[in-house]
Amino acid sequence: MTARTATWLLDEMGAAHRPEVDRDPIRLVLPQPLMEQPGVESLRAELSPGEDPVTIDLVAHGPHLLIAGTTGSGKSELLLTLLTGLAAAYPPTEVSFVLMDFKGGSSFAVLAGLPHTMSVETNLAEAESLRTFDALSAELRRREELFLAAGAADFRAYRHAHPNADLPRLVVAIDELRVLVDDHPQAAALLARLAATGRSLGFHLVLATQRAQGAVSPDVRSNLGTVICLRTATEQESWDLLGTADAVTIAADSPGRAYLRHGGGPPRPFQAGQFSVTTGPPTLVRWTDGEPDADPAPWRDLTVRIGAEAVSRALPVPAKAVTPALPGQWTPTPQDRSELPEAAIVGLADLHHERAQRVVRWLPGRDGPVAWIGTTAGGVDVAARAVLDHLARLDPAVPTFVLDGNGVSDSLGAPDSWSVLAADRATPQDLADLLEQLKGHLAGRHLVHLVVTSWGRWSAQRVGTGYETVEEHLAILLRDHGPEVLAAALFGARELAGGRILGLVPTRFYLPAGSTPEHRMVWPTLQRVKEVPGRAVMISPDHPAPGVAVQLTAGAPADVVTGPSSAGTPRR
Ligand SMILES: Nc1ncnc2c1ncn2[C@@H]1O[C@H](COP(=O)(O)OP(=O)(O)OP(=O)(O)O)[C@@H](O)[C@H]1O
Repeated sequence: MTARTATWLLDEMGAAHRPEVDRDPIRLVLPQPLMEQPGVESLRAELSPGEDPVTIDLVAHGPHLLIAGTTGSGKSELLLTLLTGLAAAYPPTEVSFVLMDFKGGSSFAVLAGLPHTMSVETNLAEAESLRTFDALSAELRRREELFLAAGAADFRAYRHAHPNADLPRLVVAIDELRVLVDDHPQAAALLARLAATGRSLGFHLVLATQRAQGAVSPDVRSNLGTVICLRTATEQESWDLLGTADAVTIAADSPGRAYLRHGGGPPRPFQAGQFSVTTGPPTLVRWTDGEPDADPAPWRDLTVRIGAEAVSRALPVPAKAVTPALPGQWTPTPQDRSELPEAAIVGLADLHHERAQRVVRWLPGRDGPVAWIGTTAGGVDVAARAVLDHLARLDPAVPTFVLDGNGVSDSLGAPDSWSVLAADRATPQDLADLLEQLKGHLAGRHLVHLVVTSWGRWSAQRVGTGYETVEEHLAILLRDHGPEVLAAALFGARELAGGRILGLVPTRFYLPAGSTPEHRMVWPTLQRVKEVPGRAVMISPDHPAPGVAVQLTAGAPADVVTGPSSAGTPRR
């Protein structure tokens, strides 16, 4: 909400009260030089300028901070002021941010450009937020193991012994803790762990909430070093946080007016300053009623300035503890394609436990059979088309057999050497002939490609005059022939997910978008991913259930050679 909207709303409610205002802003130049402070012993940011400035040090007064206040009291601004102040004072190797916005807005997006920002998640959907928490858990374990192996008691000891280590203090900022706690009860345990181990592992939680009661668990509360209480809606909330009723008496038209309390000490009143960019250097100005002359929230200008300084000084940026979420659409780069041209590029895997995203490839002749399970809406046909497209660009001498259940290969211009059967025209005898041919090649120990699309249209079909079905025939072929001779790619929905053949297909991609709960009944228990076309969960011998999220390749341009393996090139 802008100050103008807030004032309008108050006017409408008849509650507006316009105090006398001092229109002279008090300006403070950002820490100069920028980003030169060491962060091992302190993590300090100024919140209010003046002769007796109000600062917060997340090390001395932390390790964690709670910012509470009713709607419009200035929490989000204060969060941005604090984080920008930290970024201006410390280089990214000393402090990094993981920013999560559960408010349904995008307040943190303006900090995305800071070199300190490892991850900024706004409007978090369930899958993404849990993914971020998974990555934080992994980082927590990694730090525990690192310190144990180095014989260091805690973050301080480790950083003193390794002053140049790629290990910043990590500030995890959460805007609207209550939504997180209400919507993701699973996250509570990790929050409690982060809160308890933060001091020793170099994690700092900065939590903002409209109402602390019920949102801040006793575990978290007992580890909070400092509370900043803006205007509260009730006297009880103020008593709860400050031990006094002061915060409920703050005027509704004084956003940024707050009380700071360290531990059990007395609350100290202050007015949070706001950064402002005028023609001069970035400055911090005290809030005055009404719209300031300069841009009231020049976050982008400030982040650009800090970012540009980091680039010009070539400041190192630490490895990301939380890698960015997978894109909603992904196409490989020419470099991805050139790395192993015989392999089809299946997609980009999110290995956030390893702090990496990797290209997933499938190399016919090396990799075992693969299944893609999902509906057209989920992207299964696009995946089939990409594999067929790839095979069409490989050596045409490799015998290729396609049981095309839904015409995916029609527009492909399949090489003449391919044997393609369409489900609506194929007779049992056609099937018998094709399988006979295929078996002949396998008997000669030649590599053969086999692609089946719309598995459900084939699986129960009879072959020749016998009673055996396509599924039974193919299951025997897969059982008796290794990947060096039989490269099989199967695409289907429910029948494939529940088919017996799946026991012979160790690598599978499950595409949840567009699939019904009924479809998923036979799926293994998989991690939840965002349900967008092309988003899949891969399970394989290296990545058993709940699997790994993958964004499948979005179609293959006709002019490049593409190719698939479940191991790949680290990207980040
Ligand atoms: N320190 C400050 N000085 C002046 N104005 C401020 C200050 N902090 C916030 N404001 C103004 O008050 C309004 C509300 O601020 P903010 O969005 O940070 O509130 P909030 O507590 O996060 O509200 P909500 O919980 O409803 O999102 C904004 O328009 C902002 O410009």
